[in-house]
Order: sequence, then C-alpha cells, then structure tokens
Amino acid sequence: MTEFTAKASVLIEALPYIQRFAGKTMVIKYGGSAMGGPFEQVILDIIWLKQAGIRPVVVHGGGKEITGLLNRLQIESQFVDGLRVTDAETMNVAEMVLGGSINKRIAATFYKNGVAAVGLTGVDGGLLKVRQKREELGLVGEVVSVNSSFLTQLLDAGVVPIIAPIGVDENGVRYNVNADSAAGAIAGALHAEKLVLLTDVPGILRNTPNGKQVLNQITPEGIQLLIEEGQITGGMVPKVEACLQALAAGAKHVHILNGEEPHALLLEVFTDQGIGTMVIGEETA
Ligand SMILES: Nc1ncnc2c1ncn2[C@@H]1O[C@H](COP(=O)(O)OP(=O)(O)O)[C@@H](O)[C@H]1O
Ligand SMILES: CC(=O)N[C@@H](CCC(=O)OP(=O)(O)O)C(=O)O
Repeated sequence: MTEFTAKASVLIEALPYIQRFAGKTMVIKYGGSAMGGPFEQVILDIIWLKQAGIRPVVVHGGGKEITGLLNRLQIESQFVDGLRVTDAETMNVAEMVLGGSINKRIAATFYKNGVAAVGLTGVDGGLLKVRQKREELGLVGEVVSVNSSFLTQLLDAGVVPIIAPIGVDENGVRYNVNADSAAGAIAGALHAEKLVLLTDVPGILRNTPNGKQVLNQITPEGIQLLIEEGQITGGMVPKVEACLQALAAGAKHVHILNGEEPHALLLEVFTDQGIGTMVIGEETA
C-alpha cells in the first residue's frame, strides 16, 4: 500500500462510522487529569465529530487545577470516595476554576478553530438541578435533573455546549458536582449515543500477576467485584458510577479512554480499533 492509499483507506474506514453517527449526540467528558496532555488536539477531535454531523456536548473537570489553586491559598483538599469535601471557601475556588478559567480556555480554543461553542455552568438555565449529596461532604451536589430541552436548543442551533460541573438547588444555592457524575447525568438525560470519559489512564486497570492490565470491557458485576477488591479507588469510583448511571438512564455506549493519548477520541469513534474500556450495561451484558 502506498502512503496515499493508506491515507485514503483511513478515510474509507471512517465512512460507515460517519454514516452511523451523523445526527447523534455524544457527551465528551474532558477530565482535569487529561488536560496536561495535548489540549488543542482534544478540542480538534471534538470539532471533527461536529463537522462529521455529530452533536457533541462537552463536560469538563478540573480537579487538579482546583487542588493547585487551593494549595496556593493554603487550603487543604480532602476527598471522600473520590469527591472533594466542599466548604464555602472551597466552593468559591471550584466555581472560579471550573466556570472561569477552564471553561473559557476550552471555549476560546473552539473559537480559535472557527466553531461556535458556548461555555456554561450547570447553574445557567438551571441546566443541572442538584441536591446536597451527603451532609459530611458539604456543598457537594448530586444531580436531580438535567434541563435537556435547553441543551437540545443549543445543539439544534449548531452550538457546542461546554459545561462546567456546578449545579444549583431550588433555593438557588450552588454546589460542586463531580464532573463524571455531571457528564453521566447529561448523557443519560439526552439518551446519548456515546458517553466518552477522557482521563489520564488507558481505561479501567486491573492488577494481574503480569502487572496492570486494561480491561477492554466490563460489566456492572465486574465493576462491583473490582470495587470490593479495592482495585477501583479514588477518582475512578465516581467515573464507574457515572458510567452505570448513564447506561441505566438511556445512554447507549460508554467508554473510558486516555485523553493524553493523541487522538484517542477520533480512534474510538471513527475506526475499528477498540481502545480503552467499554462499560456494558445490564441489558447488553
Ligand atoms: N482500577 C483503576 N483503573 C484506572 N485508574 C484508577 C483505578 N482505580 C483508581 N484509579 C485512579 O483514577 C484516576 C482517574 O480519576 P481522576 O484522577 O479523577 O481523573 P479525571 O480528572 O479524568 O476525572 C487514575 O489516574 C487512577 O489514579
Ligand atoms: C465534588 C467534586 O469532587 N467535584 C470535583 C469537580 C471537578 C472534577 O470532577 O474534575 P475532574 O473530572 O478533573 O476530577 C472537584 O472539586 O474536584
């Protein structure tokens, strides 16, 4: 095969995927851990999805950056089951980082590349209605409902929504929401074709006698077993919970990929190559 035919065959390989996914909604969660990787390449991949007729919704995290700013302010971070214990001061910092610098950095990168994208937090338009998750976590919200018609209006207008995971309760109190949980709830509410979680590991890993191994697929039972064995910990806990929640609520396919790997998203969506971990729901298991 010549270099030119090899290039053409990549495009041909993508064709059935473009045909299958045109008009479908995909929720891409861009984790703070992955943001140390090729930032603009990730946004270009999402732009590619959009130009191929897919309706991408971006939900982003930023846990690392929040911890960085809290450190500089000499405020200690404390996590319970992968969730940040959030007092009023921490909430201010989380909102500043998530709704401010990260959200606008992503929006600016879309703008630079000629794509209409709107950065929002879950407070805007009552996008993420939440309630307090557990008292000991403070201002940590769990999503009660998603204003999906507001999102659909944006998507119908050809806009890419970029959502920071801050939610609001019925009294107007703002809460810090884990970004995976926000993405899972949004993917479920939109009955998304795919939820893709971009993180800093190549998928769900399991310790084996031969070292760490990526699981290509995992069922809810497999996840439960790994949690009980203490093999799924920290930030991976809300991630797998979000995957299961999204599938139960109507998302069709859920994947965990390494967002630091160049073009992992494009490879997952447009090629035959299976990368990362696919989480399989009750029905497909
Ligand atoms: N079984 C597991 N497989 C892969 N990663 C795991 C596992 N258990 C815990 N983790 C941790 O979860 C982290 C990903 O979660 P997190 O740091 O919150 O990422 P993100 O910012 O993308 O949400 C990994 O870097 C890893 O340290
Ligand atoms: C309640 C809670 O834990 N909120 C997260 C929100 C950001 C997030 O989830 O970012 P990543 O996806 O990069 O981890 C936090 O404060 O870190």
